[in-house]
Amino acid sequence: MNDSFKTSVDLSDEDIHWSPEDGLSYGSYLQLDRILSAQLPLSEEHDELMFIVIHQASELWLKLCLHELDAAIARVADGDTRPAMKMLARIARIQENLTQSWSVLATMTPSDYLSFRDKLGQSSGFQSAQYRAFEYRLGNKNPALARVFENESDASALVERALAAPSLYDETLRFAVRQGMTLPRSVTHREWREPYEPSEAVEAMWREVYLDTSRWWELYEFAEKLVDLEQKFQQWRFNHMKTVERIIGFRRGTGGSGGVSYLVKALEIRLFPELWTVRTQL
Ligand code: HEM
Ligand SMILES: N[C@@H](CC(=O)c1ccccc1NC=O)C(=O)O
Repeated sequence: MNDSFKTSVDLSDEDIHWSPEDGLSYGSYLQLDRILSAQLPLSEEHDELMFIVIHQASELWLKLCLHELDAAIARVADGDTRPAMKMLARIARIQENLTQSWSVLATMTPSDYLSFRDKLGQSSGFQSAQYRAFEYRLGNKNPALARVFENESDASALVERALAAPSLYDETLRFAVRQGMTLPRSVTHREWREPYEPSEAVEAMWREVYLDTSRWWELYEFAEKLVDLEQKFQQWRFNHMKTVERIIGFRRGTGGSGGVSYLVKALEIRLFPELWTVRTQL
């Protein structure tokens, strides 16, 4: 028997004492009274708490993703891609984390979920303002999806701002021009609220980057970060779709869409289209 193993850590009461005069505590700094009192199930069903917690945790992670993405876009606009790459790498790690959380949700069977689904009324992920703002800032501009926030002023402001601003990809293409690439004005000065239209000029620009990486190293590295981000995002979408199919089959969604058919369709969306098509052209 190795008697160097400890069964407890030596700490005196003095060491771990805390009283209000000492100022900030763990719980007050993290506002845990507010966060931990915000789970209010509408049913007596065991699994509803898990359903609420997963969504709340996802919204917290989304909040951080938006914070990182806004800052990353601002850095690219300033021509400073190195800090932006760190932020995008962090977003990609958070996305892995979000994708993993589908496996927790999948422990809920159809019977478990259907036992409280009626209580959810017409509420749905369609109404996630942070998710919509995140998608808009990533470049998936579909203005119609902003309409569900019309009656919520804070959500609407967040989503509208994201819709009206240039996306990560828009700023990347403007950065490429400042690096010496040539792109048409219809790309660098487009109407930001409109869906992005893939262009041959942009694909040719990426081709040049991938064929002469040492000359365009910064753009090359950045392009790969974008591809990483899009792949992670796609994995989140795919796992959402598959988990939804596993739990509700091909029922319609509470938000009014066809359900899985809508989520499958969304898998076709490309955020950085030419970065994918260029691969065939190399
Ligand atoms: C039992 C679990 C879930 C089911 C059955 C489900 C089902 C659906 C369905 C059917 C839609 C399409 C919209 C509709 O008609 O309602 C949708 C959209 C959405 N869900 Fe879920 N979902 C689940 C969990 C989650 C979780 C944990 C999140 C994480 C935040 C989430 C986020 C979203 C988002 C953001 C959308 C909008 C997607 C888009 O417009 O592309 N869902 N969900
Ligand atoms: N759209 C889901 C309901 C749902 O998942 C949901 C309901 C309320 C709050 C968040 C939800 N999650 C994501 O869509 C359904 O059709 O069952």
